[in-house]
Amino acid sequence: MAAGAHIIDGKAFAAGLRVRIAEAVPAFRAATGRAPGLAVVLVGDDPASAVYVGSKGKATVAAGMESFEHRLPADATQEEVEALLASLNADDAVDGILLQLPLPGHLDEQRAVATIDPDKDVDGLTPVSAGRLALGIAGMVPCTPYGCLLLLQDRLGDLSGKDAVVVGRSILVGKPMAALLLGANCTVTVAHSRTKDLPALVRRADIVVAAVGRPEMVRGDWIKPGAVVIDVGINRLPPADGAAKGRLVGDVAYAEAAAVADAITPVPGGVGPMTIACLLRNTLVAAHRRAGLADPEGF
Ligand SMILES: Nc1nc(=O)c2c([nH]1)NC[C@@H]1CN(c3ccc(C(=O)N[C@@H](CCC(=O)O)C(=O)O)cc3)C=[N+]21
Repeated sequence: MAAGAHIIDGKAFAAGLRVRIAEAVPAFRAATGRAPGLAVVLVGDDPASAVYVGSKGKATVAAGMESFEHRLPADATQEEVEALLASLNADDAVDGILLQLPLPGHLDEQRAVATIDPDKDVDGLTPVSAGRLALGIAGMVPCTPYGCLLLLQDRLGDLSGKDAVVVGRSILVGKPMAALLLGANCTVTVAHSRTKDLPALVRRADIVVAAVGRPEMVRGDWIKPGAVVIDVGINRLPPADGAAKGRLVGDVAYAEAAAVADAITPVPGGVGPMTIACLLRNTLVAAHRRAGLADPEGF
């Protein structure tokens, strides 16, 4: 078992971040006469998505911001989704727009996301946001990778020269994570399903970010002693006999990896809570930029 890896408490870090965000809201209100506003759009009635949307709404209100929730039926058309996004683009009370993914299968996700005003793109998913991130221009950075970067910098300080391996190349996490680590002067390798000898590759890494969505895929003997491991996966295992729900596990075999790593994020209580805190951070930043104010300090 864990020989004593430091357990990175994402829940506590996120709570601290949320307090600092809430403390910055009154100055924004004083300057503009309104609260920062976040609109979340949910298409369909996937229960897990409904839970996330609910917790985002609560966190938004707790930070002193305005929350707008929009639900469309599962059979909504592309035109209906895009018309709603267009109305939110035009609404001055809305600083941030989050289109909950995945969308029902008949809808074109990329085309819908691309209609979001990049200045309100608090998820950092529009082509313009991705381009800005790739070019190193100030823009909106996807919440989950940004949260991972904050946790890494908190543990390691300056990341310059570190060897980082990102396992997974998704639009939501892997690709933007690689761009952020590169921006922080890491030597970055992005591994994926076609990567040759993944265990050997991961063994070279000072920083491992696992974001593949496969329960406990990254094993303890892949981890270099002293590495920092960030587990982005949130996978629910099938229920054990008699249980209603299965256990939540990450993409990393936690106990094995904790026995060799310097530090590791748990699931739950690691990266997940950072995602929501960073969404509020992005909303606060978007609100300042839209109001012509300087970026809030210290985020
Ligand atoms: N456009 C878009 N942006 C997203 O950021 C986005 C999305 N769509 N679709 C769904 C996923 C999922 N997601 C999570 C956020 C927080 C936790 C979280 O806080 N989890 C807790 C609790 C987990 C539990 O108990 O279920 C934890 O890891 O400790 C989980 C999952 C954001 N997503």
